[in-house]
Amino acid sequence: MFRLSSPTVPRETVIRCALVGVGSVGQSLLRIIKQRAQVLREKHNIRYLFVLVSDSSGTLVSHHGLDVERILALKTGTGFDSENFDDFDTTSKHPLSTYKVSLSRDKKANVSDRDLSQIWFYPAGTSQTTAEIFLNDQILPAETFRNNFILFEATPVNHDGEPGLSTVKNAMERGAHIVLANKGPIAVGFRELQQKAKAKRVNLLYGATVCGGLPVLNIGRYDLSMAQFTEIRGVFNSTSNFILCEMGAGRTYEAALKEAQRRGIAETDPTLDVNGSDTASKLYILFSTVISSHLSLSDVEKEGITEITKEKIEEAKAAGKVYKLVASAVKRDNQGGEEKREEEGDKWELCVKVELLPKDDFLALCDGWQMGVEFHSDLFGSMYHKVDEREPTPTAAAMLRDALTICGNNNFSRRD
Ligand SMILES: NC(=O)C1=CN([C@@H]2O[C@H](COP(=O)(O)OP(=O)(O)OC[C@H]3O[C@@H](n4cnc5c(N)ncnc54)[C@H](OP(=O)(O)O)[C@@H]3O)[C@@H](O)[C@H]2O)C=CC1
Ligand SMILES: N[C@@H](CC=O)C(=O)O
Repeated sequence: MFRLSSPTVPRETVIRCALVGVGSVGQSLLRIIKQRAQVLREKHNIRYLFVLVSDSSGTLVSHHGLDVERILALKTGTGFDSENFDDFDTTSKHPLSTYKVSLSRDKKANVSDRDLSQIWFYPAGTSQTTAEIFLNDQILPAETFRNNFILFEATPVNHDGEPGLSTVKNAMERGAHIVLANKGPIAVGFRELQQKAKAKRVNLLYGATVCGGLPVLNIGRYDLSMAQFTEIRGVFNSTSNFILCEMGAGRTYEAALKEAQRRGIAETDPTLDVNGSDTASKLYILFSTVISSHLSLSDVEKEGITEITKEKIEEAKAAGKVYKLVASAVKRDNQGGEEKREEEGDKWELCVKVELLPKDDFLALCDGWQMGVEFHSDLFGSMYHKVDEREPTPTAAAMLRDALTICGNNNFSRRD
């Protein structure tokens, strides 16, 4: 007789994690993790438990896990059961420093003084930095990092890679795996971070740093791993691309930039979008990951879009052409050869410049919020990929994709 085998109930793997930076991307990541909790549990047997969350006001720590919903409510100003608060303004956005206050005043939350005493807040400026907290054994004892720990880093880009660079290095020191949206640390410290990850035997993934949700790095690194590249080209910055397209449609530079900021797509400092820096960082990260890690970010020549006027765009249009901010890595001598990719660095030219392209060119057709990449190689010929990214959700989803890759790589031990 046919018998049904007794169903095996998958045991949940709790993965402790930290989120540093709770802006457009960080909030989106929390939202996805919350919305997809059931899929994460049923399909992947995983539950992410945030024990540390940090914004510009400071760092919040609870070993029992922080309430993701409350963090989102605080950061988005959506409020949390406003009737249950006496005098908390639930319409405005609050820093993480107000987390404990909000919890203690929320009658519905029903938390005891003992629960509250298990939550610590370390204010920025007056206390330890997030990076220092990662090294502090009193705040984050060794068992926090046992059985795997993931740091999600989504703070703004700075020219020196900080504060992300120090946070990432210190977290690795404690054995944390790293998932970055912030390109600063990896663009500034590419080789150092790779070496440290190897020495500490942790995963360092940063797929979200290049074109958000478009898996450019995965395609280059995994899918095309056997290819010898001759050229890589791309439109890697949504904000500047949108501005150029909007100016072509008769709207102003200022209005287009404002729209990119409203959508949470522009950088915290949007100068980085329009002066070519963001594109240069993405090109450098892609090149270092896929071809050679022997160059530096300063080897990328760059210009921005600020010299492109409405008149120039009109003239180009009349000639059947389009201005695009193009990132390109071109091999100087296209002889091919069998050199190891690591030794190839000096044979390449990396640059970001405004190009005048025929209107039916692949990159010319990356319109509005689209970003695209072309890979040209010996084995695969020419390959074209593009994404239409109108909000930070795909970037956050790329962070989750990396986190799941890490969980798969490590075959995380299950525990309740
Ligand atoms: N937006 C996008 O579409 C994409 C963004 N990225 C990258 O992701 C990162 C985050 O971008 P985004 O979310 O848009 O930026 P936001 O400016 O929206 O958010 C930045 C967050 O970092 C916090 N922060 C600032 N300084 C510190 C600090 N010293 N310590 C801890 N937290 C700090 C801010 O705090 P507070 O909330 O208090 O201001 C805020 O929560 C950037 O590096 C960006 O380049 C990558 C791909 C796409
Ligand atoms: N500001 C960037 C998004 C993050 O990488 C862009 O406009 O493309």
